[in-house]
Amino acid sequence: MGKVRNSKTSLRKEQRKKEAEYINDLERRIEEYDPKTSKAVFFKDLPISDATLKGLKEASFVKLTEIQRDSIPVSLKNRDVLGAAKTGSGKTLAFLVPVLEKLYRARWTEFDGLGALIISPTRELAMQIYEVLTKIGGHTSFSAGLVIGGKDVKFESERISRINILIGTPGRILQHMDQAVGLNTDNLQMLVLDEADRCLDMGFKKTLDAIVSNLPPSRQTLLFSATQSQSLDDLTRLSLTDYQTVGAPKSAHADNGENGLSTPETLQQSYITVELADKLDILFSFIKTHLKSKMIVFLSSSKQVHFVYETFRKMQPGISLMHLHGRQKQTARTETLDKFSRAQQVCLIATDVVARGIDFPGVDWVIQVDCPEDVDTYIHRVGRSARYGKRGKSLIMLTPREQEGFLKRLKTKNIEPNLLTIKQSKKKSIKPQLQSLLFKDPELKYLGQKAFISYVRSIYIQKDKEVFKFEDLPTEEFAQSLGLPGAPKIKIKGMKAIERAKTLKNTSRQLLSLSKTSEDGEPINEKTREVKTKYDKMFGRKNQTVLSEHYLNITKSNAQEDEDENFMTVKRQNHKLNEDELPELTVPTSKRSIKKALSKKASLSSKGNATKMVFDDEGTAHPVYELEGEEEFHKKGSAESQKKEFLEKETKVMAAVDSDDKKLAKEKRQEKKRKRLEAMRREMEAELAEEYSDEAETVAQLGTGNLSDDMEDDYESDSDENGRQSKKHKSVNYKRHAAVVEDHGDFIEVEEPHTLEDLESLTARLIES
Ligand SMILES: Nc1ncnc2c1ncn2[C@@H]1O[C@H](COP(=O)(O)OP(=O)(O)OP(=O)(O)O)[C@@H](O)[C@H]1O
Repeated sequence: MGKVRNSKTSLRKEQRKKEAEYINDLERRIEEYDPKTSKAVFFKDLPISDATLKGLKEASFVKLTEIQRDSIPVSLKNRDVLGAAKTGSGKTLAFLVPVLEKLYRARWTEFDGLGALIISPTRELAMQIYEVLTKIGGHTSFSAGLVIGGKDVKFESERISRINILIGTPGRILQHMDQAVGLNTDNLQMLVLDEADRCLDMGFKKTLDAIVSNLPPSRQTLLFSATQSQSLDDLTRLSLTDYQTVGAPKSAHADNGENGLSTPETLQQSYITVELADKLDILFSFIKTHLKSKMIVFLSSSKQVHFVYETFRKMQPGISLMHLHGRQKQTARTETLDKFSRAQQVCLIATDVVARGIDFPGVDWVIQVDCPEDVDTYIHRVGRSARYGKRGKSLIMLTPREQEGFLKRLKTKNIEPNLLTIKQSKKKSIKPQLQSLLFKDPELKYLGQKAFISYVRSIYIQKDKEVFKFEDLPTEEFAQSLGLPGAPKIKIKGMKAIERAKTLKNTSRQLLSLSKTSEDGEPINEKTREVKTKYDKMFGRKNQTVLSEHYLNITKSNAQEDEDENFMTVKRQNHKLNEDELPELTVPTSKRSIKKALSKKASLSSKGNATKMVFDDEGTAHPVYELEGEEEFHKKGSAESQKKEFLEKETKVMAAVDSDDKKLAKEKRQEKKRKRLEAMRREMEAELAEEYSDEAETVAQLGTGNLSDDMEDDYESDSDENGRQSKKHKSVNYKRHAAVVEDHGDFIEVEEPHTLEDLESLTARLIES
């Protein structure tokens, strides 16, 4: 027995000695490697471990891309790196390979804690990095974890101490650091910022500084992005001292464009000039004429995305539509990402949440309906197409006001898109359809109002005033193009102060009217201020609802609106509202209101002038009552008999309307109930899914960690030469095409995870076991 143990121990010692020699040899090769003279073409030409090479090969990564060839050797030499390369050029592997290698050479184990921290600005990107890591890290022993928010912090905290490579979004990482449980960064070897310029910009500044202040200064730092616009001060914040710039000019201030570095050559870029109010017409026509394409449509806010998605869906352009924005539940976002990645003919309507880093395969078109805030955002958006040498096309819609300024900005980065013109025959207005949709569905109208407001606000807050000219916005036309009866009033924070400022002398009246708010924060229309009736107050109280807006629109009375040919506004001469007039605006349904509507007082107050309007099928407003001549009136009989006849007729009509309304209300109630149940069901499913994905996204073991080819070997309870505690643990072998998950005691064989669901089930198994 003792002999057996002795021979096992000496075998292990022998193994460790071999490992040490192997690592020494790697270190020597790295030192000798000269990136300038060496002509590495394949990953195997680089001084990297067999374990990583094997993982790369299994994931079909054999040949190096330019940024990988240039940056990996520098990172392997423990230098800090600032890497810039075009979108889709393989930056993810350019930092993941050095991460694995660094920990590998340090003989990092599960029990050494956090060795590498990878920060990504979005959850989607973090998930994608995690996925690539699990693909190539299958032959190492490291555990990888994902912390991206939207999950239970406590659950993550319990597992975080086991993680060697942590990938996450800035906010969530800091949250874990603040909690001071589990996440120990004392030993951290490497910090990576993907989409570095975004991580470093103002939005993340405080969070990032707080994270960095918790990290040991001795760590190595890698920064990657397709755009590098941050200042040297920003880099100093990260304690980047002796860093090497790869694939970009030495100075972070320098312009990438000068080096021809901005967008892939395989990307065909174009633009069209289009009025704001025609954008949706053009978009819809474009989609209808590109039904066999895979495209991403970028809009500037989640509300616009929501509105365009919901209305276009109803108009059925003939292609599968999807939408993605940051206000969706994480489970829905993940599901959409997954579905869109797999689909071939599909249109994804999205915000900039997917503008950076996301690697969707085979995107034919990137359409930018709203002008991006800057050229960098443009570069990242169009970079969702033409990835890894593939062909792709992009189209940006520029309004006549934005065109000159934005083309000038693009030119500073050597981007000169071609001007496209739309054939007259292909132009088709969808405005009437949108108007009719919104007229029928108050929820859509509500979405439209929100979309309008968020677009206008987005223009207002843009920094680049040469491109975005708020004062010139054709708000009325834009509102109508969304199918709205008129431009909703907008409250813009801080406008009161601006108003007071002298600089606002020249601000347009339109802007001022947008900015006026009452003490309780509600918008004020100067002309209607003194006629606030109890109905106004009632509807005002429900200001969040569609109803109040609808009410406002049918009672709108300022001169500008009178000029509108809006299909829902009532044209009025008299701008003041009398309380007694109000019943005329609705169809009475109760007996009391019928009586009131037909009362002498009511008829007197109308003064013979018809103010109630009805709408024909085209949505054109007509007066209900038309004045007729006295003679004609008397021909029809006495006033008394006509009144009686009229009353009888109207009562019948009202009764019919009443019954229809009741039926409709009942149907609506039932539908609401059905929706509520459906929502509850979906929420329960989402909760379950989230619990499940919490596990999946918290920790996964990447591989066996064995240096040799024997992938099924596990550690046993022991101490190694460095005195590190090591104990028996489960590990995973990725075996392609293994149809069934099999448990072999100490290791689990699984099919290589291809999708997020695969990953989830794999991790669930790990945690269970
Ligand atoms: N060496 C390689 N061999 C084959 N395919 C590769 C290689 N490197 C990267 N790819 C593929 O190229 C695509 C783009 O890679 P990646 O997402 O890393 O690009 P990126 O430079 O990070 O882009 P972005 O700037 O948009 O974030 C991915 O589909 C990836 O799988």
